[in-house]
Amino acid sequence: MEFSDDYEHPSTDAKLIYTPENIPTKSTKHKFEEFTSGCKCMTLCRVQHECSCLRNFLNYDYDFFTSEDNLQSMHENYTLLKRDMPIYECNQNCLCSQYCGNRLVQYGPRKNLKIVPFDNNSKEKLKSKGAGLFTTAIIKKGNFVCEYAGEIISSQEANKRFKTQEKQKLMNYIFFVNETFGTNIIKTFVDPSIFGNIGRYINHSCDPNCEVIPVRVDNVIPKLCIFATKDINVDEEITFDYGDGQLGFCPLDQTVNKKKKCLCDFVNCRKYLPFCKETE
Ligand SMILES: C[S@@+](CC[C@H](N)C(=O)[O-])C[C@H]1O[C@@H](n2cnc3c(N)ncnc32)[C@H](O)[C@@H]1O
Repeated sequence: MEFSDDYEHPSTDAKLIYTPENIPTKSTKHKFEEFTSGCKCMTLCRVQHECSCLRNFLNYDYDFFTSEDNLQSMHENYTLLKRDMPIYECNQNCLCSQYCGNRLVQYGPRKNLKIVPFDNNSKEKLKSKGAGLFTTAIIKKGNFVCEYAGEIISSQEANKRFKTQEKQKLMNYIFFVNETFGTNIIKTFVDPSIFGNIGRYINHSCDPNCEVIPVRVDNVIPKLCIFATKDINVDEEITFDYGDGQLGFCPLDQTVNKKKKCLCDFVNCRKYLPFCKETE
């Protein structure tokens, strides 16, 4: 089974270049280190203490196995159960089957996602949160939606790009995630402003239906993966909380003095979009 992503940017956004997965820039090329080892499981990786990939993240599990050779069915049946350790999927160096329960995000985004522009012809356009991502089919709690993919940039580059965006009053797409492993903190900056995938259209909500989870497949750079935290209905907007404190996932957004109003419409909306000042 191969990675597949049939999405593209709206034709009105001629400047954008679709990249289905993260890509390096000059300053981060050296960080794209591929894994050279894998597990030795002969068919399916079910037992944590026997599989070296599963062993890496003790307390976490995808919900295992579907016998059907069909990507949509995998998206329906593979569910993220818990996560409190880093997630490593099985990779091309593993001996296990391509249907092993520890493979999901490596096959690409789910089908039935659609980009919807907000208030396109409305006088309210200036107040709008821009385009959003919706689903045309039910998504069950725990299901994988898509990756938030773009250019992986350094913190210096992130700050530089953010300042330029701010000057030009552009929307912000640069996010960073802080992962803490013991005393180590790994910061990953992703910018899908120009090179990005369908994940770049997901708006913030103070009452989100998805969350972001870093998953590593064949590379030390994590994929920032969007998973449903509740059942999502047909024609519902897909959202996550831009300021997930636990993960340190945060947009490099407006400064304290230039807070951006949140338009999520939730009764207990926090009123402003989350932001992170410190990036070094
Ligand atoms: C990652 S982009 C999301 C997609 C974007 N709406 C678009 O049209 O491409 C993040 C930007 O969308 C806007 N945005 C997202 N959620 C919002 C919300 N709840 N309220 C207001 N603006 C929002 C902000 O301008 C933010 O900088």
